[in-house]
Amino acid sequence: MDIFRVLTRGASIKKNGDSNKTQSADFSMANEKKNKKGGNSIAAGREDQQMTRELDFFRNKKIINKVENSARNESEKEQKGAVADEDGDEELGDSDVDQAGIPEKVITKQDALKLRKSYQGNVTGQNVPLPIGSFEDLISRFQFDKRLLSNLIENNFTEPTPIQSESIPILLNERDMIACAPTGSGKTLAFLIPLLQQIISDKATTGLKGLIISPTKELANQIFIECSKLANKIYLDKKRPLQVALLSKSLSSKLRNKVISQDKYDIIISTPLRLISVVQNEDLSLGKVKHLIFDEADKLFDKTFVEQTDEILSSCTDPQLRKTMFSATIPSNVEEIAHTIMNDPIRVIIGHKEAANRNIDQQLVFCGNEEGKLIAIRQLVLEGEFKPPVIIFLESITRAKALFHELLYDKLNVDVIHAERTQVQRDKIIERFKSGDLWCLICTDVLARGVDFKGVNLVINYDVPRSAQAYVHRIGRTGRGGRSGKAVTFYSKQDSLAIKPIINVMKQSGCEVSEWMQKISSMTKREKESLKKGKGHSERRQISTVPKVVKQKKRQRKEMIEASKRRKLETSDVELESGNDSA
Ligand SMILES: Nc1ncnc2c1ncn2[C@@H]1O[C@H](COP(=O)(O)OP(=O)(O)OP(=O)(O)O)[C@@H](O)[C@H]1O
Repeated sequence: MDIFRVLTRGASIKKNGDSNKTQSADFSMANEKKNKKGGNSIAAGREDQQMTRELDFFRNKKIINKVENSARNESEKEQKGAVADEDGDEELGDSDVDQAGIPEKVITKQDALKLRKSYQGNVTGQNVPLPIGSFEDLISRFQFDKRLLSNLIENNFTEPTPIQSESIPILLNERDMIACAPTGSGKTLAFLIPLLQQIISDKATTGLKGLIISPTKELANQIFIECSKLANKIYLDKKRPLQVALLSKSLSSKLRNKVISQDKYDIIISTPLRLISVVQNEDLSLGKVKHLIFDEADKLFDKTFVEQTDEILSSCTDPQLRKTMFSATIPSNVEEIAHTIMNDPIRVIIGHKEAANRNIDQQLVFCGNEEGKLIAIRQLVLEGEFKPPVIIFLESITRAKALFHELLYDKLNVDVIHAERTQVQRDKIIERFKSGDLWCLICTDVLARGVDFKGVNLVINYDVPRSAQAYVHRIGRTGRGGRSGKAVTFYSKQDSLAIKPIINVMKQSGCEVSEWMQKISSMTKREKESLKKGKGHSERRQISTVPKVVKQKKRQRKEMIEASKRRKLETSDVELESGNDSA
């Protein structure tokens, strides 16, 4: 049955995702450093965002009012003088609370506690700064740059998400930090906002001060795009714009040929290997780097990257270097390493450590065997559950290619990304997927981390991921920025061991797991040991739905052709011999 042909016939999907907004708390702050200038106002939005801003009128209006009020409060406060409480926290005035009793302004430690409780934030360390309640609060506490705040609002970032509320004041206080927050919860801005502000504050120093390391090129590129949006039109002095760069192949060769000075950029975003090669060639020095950020830190500190990460660390020689780690999953061994390289770090956990995003509806589907998985995809289509955009993850390049050909045969609007595809191909496919031209993206784990496709409705784990962490990141490609999403994991008999950690993640994120599924995954001691040794996945059968009869006929035909060739050879040999006899 050609169900995909029906699916691909002239329909269209919403290109910009739904209009759900990020559910971030609305809260305020305590006073720290005062902006003596005051009187901030937000410039009008760009024309190209007119529509979005009109639709979002009340939200922006609210924040513009807040900024103006904040400036007014500042000057009033300066006249009255701020009062310090017993712990040295400065009192701004009375705490405001919303209807749920959550403080809208964080003035005291009690306010901070209530607020953290509302988003299950666990923050530990010495002298932890109070969280911020809103972006405009940054003006009064940190002399925040007006242009940067304006860029935030122009890009529709009007309220901080919980991880941003916590991380921005910590990083602006020049502290080392380990941060773990769910996928799609705004970790990128949580490190970009303070980094940009710090570069602006340190405008007297030229050269590379901020370095962001990401495990994949796709993610590095995405961070670069976000950072460039926020750095737009920010000047460090009259002639010098704040310069951000992605360390690409072409930039590396420009640095090598001295076409570009290595002091040109304030912030560079790179993958580890590319960075090490320019550093080893002495085309770029990391000696002035003051802020080093590891995004997807657990990946950068696992065995694939740890040597490179170590080399980067030792190349950053500034004694005032601040180090930051972000991820949705930070296992204990990575935390241990973090403590050895960091100076008195603050640890921020939002929600359960290593839990999946709660906006994702997670399901397990038992498929029996490999053929069953293809049938299960078709079943999802039939039931109307295969709602594009969809991402399908597989464990190897060979299997990703095989599934791609199977689904192409079904005329599904599909493409595939894996490490063997060129960067140009990968970039084009991602662009098509983001624009809605491509409905279904098949990939290996190369796209499992960090990549932000806003409207993904469904993630299918065609192959069970090899760890709970891999699972959390893969399914985290949906349910981002406060939207809801669905994740389906196919498993067969041979996956019954590997499914156990997935069931644990599901239970921890509040998903229902039926008892019989839990039984299927219960393991003997021996099985557990085998899983620990990485033997949980045995060799999988090939992906193919070509019926056995067809395969048999093909084999018979091949055998017949070979037999006929053999016969011909034998006849010519006989002829040759008889010819020789007669000669
Ligand atoms: N304050 C905010 N207000 C509105 N949207 C936001 C805000 N901060 C971030 N977002 C949006 O939320 C989405 C997810 O953010 P981001 O990519 O930073 O997630 P993440 O936590 O890094 O996820 P992952 O762990 O998968 O890397 C993005 O589309 C981003 O633009």
